[in-house]
Amino acid sequence: MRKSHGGQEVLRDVDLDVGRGEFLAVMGPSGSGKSTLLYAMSGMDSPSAGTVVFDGRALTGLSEAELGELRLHRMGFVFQQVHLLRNLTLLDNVVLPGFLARARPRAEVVGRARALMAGAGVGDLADREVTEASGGQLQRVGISRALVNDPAIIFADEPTGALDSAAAETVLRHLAGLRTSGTTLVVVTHDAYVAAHADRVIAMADGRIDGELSLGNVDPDDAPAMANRHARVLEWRG
Ligand SMILES: Nc1ncnc2c1ncn2[C@@H]1O[C@H](COP(=O)(O)OP(=O)(O)OP(=O)(O)O)[C@@H](O)[C@H]1O
Repeated sequence: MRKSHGGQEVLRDVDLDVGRGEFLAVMGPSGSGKSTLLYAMSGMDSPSAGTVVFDGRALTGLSEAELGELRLHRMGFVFQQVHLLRNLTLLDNVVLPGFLARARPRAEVVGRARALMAGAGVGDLADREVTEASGGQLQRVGISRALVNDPAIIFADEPTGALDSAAAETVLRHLAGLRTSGTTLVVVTHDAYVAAHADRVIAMADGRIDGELSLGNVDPDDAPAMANRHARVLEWRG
């Protein structure tokens, strides 16, 4: 796959398979193409050449409406800034994509939203407003929202970038724990500690995949040691 912006090649010869239930971390310096790769993989932007195949379907062949449906039902998105709606309670924010999808009865969506929030450790904040929760709590609400339609894959761009280290750790453990339910995770991060929780890390440089590490399942308690290892390997390769 390739992607150009205004004549400049931002992704070059990117060839990548992500397995179901895999946690893939994407690292690399600023401007190396990480976000562009995430947008192309999720169909938010189309590649200039090549294809992205998701669930056996080429995204490039789909209309905007079909892509919108696919994103709503099969994909979840988590960003550095959570972008929750301020005039709704936190529970209503989580529920909203479930109502929009119209795939389940409303009571079932609300039940699922409450269960996801409880699982993320923010169940008791259901009736609060956006201004009444911390950044780490809001990010876990955002993850619950991303999961409400039971997506096959979560795309996250610097999900812990705006958090202090304790909040980042809670969010990270929650994200990494999603693998047990078979959810695939693609996480763009600058943080080697985040990457230490992944099954596989790719390092981007100049729009190319410049290095790759396969880690298998890492014991989160070994994360600090793994983070050091990653940092060294990625530095060496980059
Ligand atoms: N819409 C756009 N129009 C023009 N150039 C773009 C556009 N989007 C990205 N770029 C350029 O593509 C390159 C890669 O950008 P991208 O945001 O993917 O990098 P990144 O690795 O995610 O960086 P960061 O870590 O700073 O977010 C950069 O040189 C950027 O300026």
